[in-house]
Amino acid sequence: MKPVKVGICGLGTVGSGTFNVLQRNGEEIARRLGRELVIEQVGARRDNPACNLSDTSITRDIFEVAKNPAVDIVVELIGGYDTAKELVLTAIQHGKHVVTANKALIAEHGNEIFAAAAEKGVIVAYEAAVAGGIPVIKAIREGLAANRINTIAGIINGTGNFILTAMAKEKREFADVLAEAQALGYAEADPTFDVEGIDAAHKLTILASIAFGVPLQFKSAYTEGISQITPEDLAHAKELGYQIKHLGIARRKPGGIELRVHPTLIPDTKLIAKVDGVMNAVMVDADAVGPTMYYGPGAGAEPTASAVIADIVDVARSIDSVSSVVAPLAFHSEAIDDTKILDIEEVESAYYLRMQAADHPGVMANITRILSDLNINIEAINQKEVPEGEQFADIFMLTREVREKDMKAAIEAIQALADVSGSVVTIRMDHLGH
Ligand SMILES: NC(=O)C1=CN([C@@H]2O[C@H](COP(=O)(O)OP(=O)(O)OC[C@H]3O[C@@H](n4cnc5c(N)ncnc54)[C@H](O)[C@@H]3O)[C@@H](O)[C@H]2O)C=CC1
Ligand SMILES: N[C@@H](CC=O)C(=O)O
Ligand code: NA
Repeated sequence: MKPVKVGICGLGTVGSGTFNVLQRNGEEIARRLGRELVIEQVGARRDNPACNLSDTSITRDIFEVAKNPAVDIVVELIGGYDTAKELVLTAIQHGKHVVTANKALIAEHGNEIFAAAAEKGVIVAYEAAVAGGIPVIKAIREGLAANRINTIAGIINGTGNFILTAMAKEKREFADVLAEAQALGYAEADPTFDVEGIDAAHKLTILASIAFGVPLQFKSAYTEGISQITPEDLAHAKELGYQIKHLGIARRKPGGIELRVHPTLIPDTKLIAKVDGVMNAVMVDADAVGPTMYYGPGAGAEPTASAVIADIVDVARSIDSVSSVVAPLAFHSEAIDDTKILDIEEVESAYYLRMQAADHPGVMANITRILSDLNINIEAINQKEVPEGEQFADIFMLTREVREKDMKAAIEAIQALADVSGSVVTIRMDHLGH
């Protein structure tokens, strides 16, 4: 069989990883595929010293790759929205299959891109876009095809988990750990995407679509980052038997689908609470199989290249019979429905609260009265000893499940008390029950 020809666009962290792994493992990959994979052309702004490009055709114009008649599969690894979208649509218009690691692109423009690909009869594959090297798209889309999926909960940003782990275990400063994650090639071009949960929301949007058969709806995802989490919260959560993880949660509820990314207290005893550093994990609860979990590196050059190349191999395998390929969003395009995404105000969760209150009688009673007036049950309460000379005491609470709306009202009322100083820190809890 004739070789399958690949054009790589972008030679940064993931592009160079993909180039190097394809070169290093070319023979092994060909043994699996039954035909050779050839890097026909690379489109890059500049050469990358991490890659031996001596035998490779290089262009500075990525659109040349997208239009190159010799290229079968265009691999988009430039990142971002506009140029990447134009590149992918150009490749599709030229009858090329596409592999991308770009979750921002798929979450925001995937509906349009998949429709264009279907029209042209080409494949757009994106395994590397979610949870890096973990083959989680394949697992959910194909491995769980028998199931009705109820919940997905995942640590789906490597940079964020790397930061929280180093803050909790090594007591390091946020900014210092973020700089290390950037140097290791984990972070997005704009690291606020990692830290503020936007990257995780892109990935969760994709996971929800393939799990529930709904269109990609990034704008409906609720997003909260980790920049407000302090080492003190991490330590206190631990004392109470919890870890704070930046979770993406997509869950079927009677009124619709919850789609939310936020820091979350989860019980120490859960497997996912032990997922540290750049590792990601996606927990899926489905009706036939029950709970399953997928674990592995969520970022980095070669782990991500592993997923990019798995897609290249999949596409190469199907290149002559595209009609039997799995639907891009797992469900047949005509069967995708419009189940509502719930507004965060309608979501119910338990809470961790931290506040500073004046250390004199009656203050605690006022706080607990506000909570009980709104029907919010307190699960645990703890006041730290007030250091000599200080006026304010740190109070920590865990509540039972409460509607977001009611918790907001309670927090406003507590913050309005003269005896409470500053804002109340609120972190949602999830027992990830099955
Ligand atoms: N770094 C990681 O661990 C992971 C990254 N991704 C995704 O992979 C994609 C690439 O990310 P990285 O490799 O980390 O980024 P990067 O910034 O290291 O690499 C992007 C490369 O594309 C090049 N580029 C951008 N626009 C170009 C243009 N118009 N023409 C030619 N070259 C152009 C840049 O010069 C750069 O070398 C992004 O979509 C990212 O979200 C996905 C999973 C993990
Ligand atoms: N910046 C992302 C890269 C992988 O998707 C992350 O840190 O997870
Ligand atoms: Na993946």
